[in-house]
Formats: sequence, C-alpha cells, structure tokens
Amino acid sequence: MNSPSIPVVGYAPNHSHDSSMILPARPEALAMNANDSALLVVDMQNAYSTKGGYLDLAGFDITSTAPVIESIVRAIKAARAAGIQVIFFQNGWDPEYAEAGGPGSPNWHKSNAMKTMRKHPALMGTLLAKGTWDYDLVDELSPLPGDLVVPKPRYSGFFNTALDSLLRSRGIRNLVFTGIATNVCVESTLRDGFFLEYFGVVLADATHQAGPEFVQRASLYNIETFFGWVSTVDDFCTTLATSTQIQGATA
Ligand SMILES: C/C(=C/NC(N)=O)C(=O)O
Repeated sequence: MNSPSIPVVGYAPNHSHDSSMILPARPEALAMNANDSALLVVDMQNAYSTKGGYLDLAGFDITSTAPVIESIVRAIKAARAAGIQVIFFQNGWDPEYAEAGGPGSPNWHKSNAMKTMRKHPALMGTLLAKGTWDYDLVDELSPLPGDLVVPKPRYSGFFNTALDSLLRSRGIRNLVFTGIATNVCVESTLRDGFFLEYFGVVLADATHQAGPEFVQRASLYNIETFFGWVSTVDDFCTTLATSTQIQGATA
C-alpha cells in the first residue's frame, strides 16, 4: 500500500505499507487488516438499551439508543462481510448474584443495578441476571455462527473473562468498539486493552453514554487524547468495503 499523506499509526513496523486498510480516525488514521482486528459489541442488552430495562428503571435516559442500535447493526454487517471477528459481550451475573460479589466487593456497593434492587426488593433477580430478558441482547442484535459471545461480570471485558486469550490466539491487535455505555464498560474495556497493548478505536456514533450528554463528549475526549482513537461507522464501513473491493479486484 502506498504511504498515505495523512498521519497513520499501527502496531506493525512500517504499518502503512503492510496493512490493507487505513481507517480514518482521530487523532491519526489507524492501519489495520481484517485478520488482526475485531469488532467489539459491548453490552447491547435490554438492560442498557430498552425501556423497562435496568438503566431505564435506575433513572438513566435511554430514549436515544435506537439510532445507536441501527449503527451497530451496520458495523456488524460490514465486519462480517470483511471477515473481521465479531465479539459480543453480556454484562451480568448468576441469578443468585454470587458473581456480583457481596458487601466485601466494591461492585456490590457501586453497581446501580444492585442498588436499585436493594431499593426495590420486588426487582431482585430481574436485573442483569443470566437467563432474564434484562440480560438478553436486544432483539436487533443476534450473534451468528462464527461470532464470539463473552459473558463478563465487571465493567471491563478483560477481567474474569477469556477475552485476552481469545484475541491473542487469533493474532488480533486492533479492537473496534461499539456499545453501551461509552463512559463505563466501553471505556473500561478500551482502557484495559490499551494497558495490554491493544490498539482501541471507538466508533463514536455506535455508542451511547450512561448519564448526561456531556459524559459522551468527555469519554470520547479521554479515549482520543489518552487511550486510543475515535472514528465513525461510516468511515468503518467505507474502509472495509473499499478494502474488500480492492482485494476482490486483485484476487
Ligand atoms: C452503569 C453500568 C454500565 N454498564 C455498561 N455496560 O457500560 C452498569 O453496568 O451498572
């Protein structure tokens, strides 16, 4: 690939020559290949996206998540067509909440789901519990054969899961993030990936925050400035489609 005139970063030495895709991003474009990248779909569960789910019941505004779901559907379709590994996460615990930790865990004290159920005991067992509607992925997003589904008991997808092994065993170094919430599980997982030497890029319009709108901007600032890169679903889909066309033409 010719050296682009824009600043490009990537994990491979002399990346701009060795990569089949240059994803427009901020603060630099990201050099990547289909076989060294994964699309992460973080916690697109009824709990975080749907009226009557945990975040809604806890008082968070989830009324603008529908366009985010549509954007994620587009990104997943493009990733699958390009041969990029798709990984779904589901945040939550066993129905008895043993995996949530008791009072000796900070999660017990900080989880807004656990706090909501303690405040409203009739909800106990219904929020973020495996096997419940709240824990299930939204209807619009269904894993297909070849996708990976990673249950996670804490905000970060890298803790108490097999994620790092799943990625390293596949030679994956670039993580493309979508999902909810930008400022909690998306940013937590991207940050931990950064500390583990993964290149993390978030598709801003395929994410939604938990909290007021400024939090979305703050989380994207944090990611762009300190932990990774920021791109869009349109740029992701166009980059993959162009790469696939080039590869098809030269096959
Ligand atoms: C607040 C919260 C966010 N989860 C997420 N998937 O970002 C929670 O799980 O309590």
